[in-house]
Amino acid sequence: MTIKLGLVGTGTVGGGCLDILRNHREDFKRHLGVDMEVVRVCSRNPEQAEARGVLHLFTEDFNDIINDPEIDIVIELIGGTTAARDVVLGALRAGKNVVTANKALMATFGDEVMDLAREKNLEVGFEASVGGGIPIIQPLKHSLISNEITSVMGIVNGTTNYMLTRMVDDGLSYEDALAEAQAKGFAEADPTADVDGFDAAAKIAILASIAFNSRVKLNDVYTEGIRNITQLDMDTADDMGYVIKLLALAHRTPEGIDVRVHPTMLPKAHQMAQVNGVFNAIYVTGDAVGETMFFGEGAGAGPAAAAVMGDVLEVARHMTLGIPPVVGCTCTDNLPIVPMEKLSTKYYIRFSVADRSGVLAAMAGVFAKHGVSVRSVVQRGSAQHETVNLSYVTHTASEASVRRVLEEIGGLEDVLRAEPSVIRVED
Ligand SMILES: NC(=O)C1=CN([C@@H]2O[C@H](COP(=O)(O)OP(=O)(O)OC[C@H]3O[C@@H](n4cnc5c(N)ncnc54)[C@H](O)[C@@H]3O)[C@@H](O)[C@H]2O)C=CC1
Ligand SMILES: N[C@@H](CC=O)C(=O)O
Ligand code: NA
Repeated sequence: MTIKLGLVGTGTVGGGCLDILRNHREDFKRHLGVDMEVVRVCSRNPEQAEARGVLHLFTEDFNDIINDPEIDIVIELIGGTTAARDVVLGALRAGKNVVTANKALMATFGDEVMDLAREKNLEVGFEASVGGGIPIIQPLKHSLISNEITSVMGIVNGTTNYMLTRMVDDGLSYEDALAEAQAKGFAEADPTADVDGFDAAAKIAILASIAFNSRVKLNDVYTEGIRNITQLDMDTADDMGYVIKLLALAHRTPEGIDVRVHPTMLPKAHQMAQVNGVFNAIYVTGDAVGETMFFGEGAGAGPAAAAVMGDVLEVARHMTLGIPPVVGCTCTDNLPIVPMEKLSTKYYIRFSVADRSGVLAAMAGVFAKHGVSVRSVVQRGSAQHETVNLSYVTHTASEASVRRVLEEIGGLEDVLRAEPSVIRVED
């Protein structure tokens, strides 16, 4: 029995999948007893299909794949939530199993996709949607299933981690670092999804849904990206013994799910602080297992395609053996999302202020008034420009109090010279 595949998307990840199948088809037959063949490919780029040697299988209309009765598994690798949703839902309606790498789709329409799959008794694999080549969705749905998961925390965007690493280690500008990440195939078609944190938000929404058995959607995730991180903040962080990482966090709390993505200062000795370049890492804590960490390349053709083809093989193996879907949607509960204002953590706040007497005292008064206790203050600046940068690190404080501090200092007459920079701190 040969399992017939329809590939929608022949870009970075689609190309990686074709390479894997070309290199290992015979191995799969030998090791797993599974034979697979791509019988149709679709994209907007015939030149891309030609370069990958599959022009003879090419169509520009994904309906040719959905409606092809010969195709068993549809692989969706186009991204976005419009055409991709039509491809995935259309394939399921046509009775085909689906494998996708699309986090935006799964974090927005995951419930619709999984409900339809259940109704049709079909499988949807989406391992590549989080952490690229790192196995994380399958472990959460299988190996860690006996645990109550209490938190999931990670660096889950390869593009921004690559950028931050190149900016800190090699002094690259933000623009040059982004251009490199794009050239390496790490970034989304629209890289604002990476730099503004939405890619990481989609990923933590998917992980939180599985970990806590409760649907978390992209819109539920408080999201800040790395666009406002300045070289000055990186240098100050370095002086203070920290590095800045874009962290995705999800905690089970008595009040519900605390889920967020934002730049975070981590002590240099923290394990996550050592995760550099395109590497991702995901910490999962369970009540029985304790702490586990998953590490690997989070983006790029090879890692992403390895995860996609792992799912394809698993589905193909089930089909070959006549095994029906075992694990579908696991969102049985309906936990509330904890609003960001309820968060309590430590904060780095940098104010660019007028360099004159009385300013420091006035600011100290505002911190004290709102009960935000300061752990350290570092001053950097040049008298020449009559501006000084005051970088505070607080003790644990509530998000609501810190916002009141920011508002009140913003209202002090002729003090602020620029928007303050706020970065949460994890120790
Ligand atoms: N690049 C990476 O490192 C990773 C990407 N992903 C996900 O994999 C998916 C694909 O990403 P890439 O391969 O990087 O994108 P890409 O931009 O390199 O390729 C996209 C492909 O989809 C085709 N396409 C776009 N719209 C189409 C439409 N309406 N009909 C037919 N074809 C269409 C394009 O012609 C192109 O062949 C996305 O969901 C992305 O988030 C997941 C993990 C890692
Ligand atoms: N753009 C994403 C690709 C993988 O999911 C990233 O940079 O992590
Ligand atoms: Na993965």
